[in-house]
Amino acid sequence: MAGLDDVFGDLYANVDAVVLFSPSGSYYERFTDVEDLDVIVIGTENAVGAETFVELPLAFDDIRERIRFGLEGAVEQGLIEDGDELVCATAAFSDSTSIDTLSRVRADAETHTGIYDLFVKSRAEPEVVKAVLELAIELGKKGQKGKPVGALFVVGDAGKVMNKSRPLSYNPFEKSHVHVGDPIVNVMLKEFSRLDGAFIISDAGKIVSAYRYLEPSAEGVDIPKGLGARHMAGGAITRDTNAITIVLSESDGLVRAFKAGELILEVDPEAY
Ligand SMILES: Nc1ncnc2c1ncn2[C@@H]1O[C@H](COP(=O)(O)OP(=O)(O)OP(=O)(O)O)[C@@H](O)[C@H]1O
Ligand SMILES: [Mn+2]
Repeated sequence: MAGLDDVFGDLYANVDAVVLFSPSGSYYERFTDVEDLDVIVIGTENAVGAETFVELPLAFDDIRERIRFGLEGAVEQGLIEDGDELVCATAAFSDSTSIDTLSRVRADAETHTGIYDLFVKSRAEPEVVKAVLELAIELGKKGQKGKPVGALFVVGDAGKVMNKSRPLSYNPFEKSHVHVGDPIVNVMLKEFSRLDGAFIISDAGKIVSAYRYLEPSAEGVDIPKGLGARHMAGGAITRDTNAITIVLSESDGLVRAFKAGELILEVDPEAY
């Protein structure tokens, strides 16, 4: 079957690096013996203890997104550069670590989505951003008692955010010291999400307040058509402060993230 190598061999001929998405240990081992080959592992965790690793904030069901966001992280970390030819190996038809698909991709530093910055270069700790994103996705999937709900989470730079907002009602988190990620908090947040306003969360993940009405200046902030005040306020507060926001839309069910006044990420909770 020399013929097939002639054809498919082009996929991996002369690549600058091989990029393995969430490989199993034994799969990864096979590459460590190949001479003169740069191997980069990308995944939600470094399960194989790879030397060169890029962390993904989410598993990304859509493989183009998985590859795009993963490579953006690799560019940001200086592991690859614009124009590098890469072969990306990932699992497209199995949700486990069994790799079944190769894609040849050229690294493109131009199409910078900012998702990597969202996690790694935000004021808030990456784990906090990740926990809030996961919470919003879960809330989007389940809704509140089966009905779709919306929610707005402002993460990081909490002091400044508090100065640019006002309470809509008493703050149930006033005297508490609870953090996102605590199981009890997730239950509380879900319960409170049917209430108006935004949640304010500190850099370290402390829930500072619920029921906040944000009052940023919204001049020049663009949000997708069809969305209203929640998204406008959610976008605008990230331009007035160093916070990021994660917004679950009650109307279209999508979870969006904003940073520096820009929409950075848009995911469908049903895909996770
Ligand atoms: N400035 C604000 N600060 C905090 N919360 C807000 C603000 N403006 C609106 N909200 C919240 O968003 C809710 C929905 O408002 P609206 O329908 O205008 O937003 P939207 O962007 O269309 O979001 P959705 O897609 O969820 O409907 C309001 O009921 C309120 O709880
Ligand atoms: Mn609306």
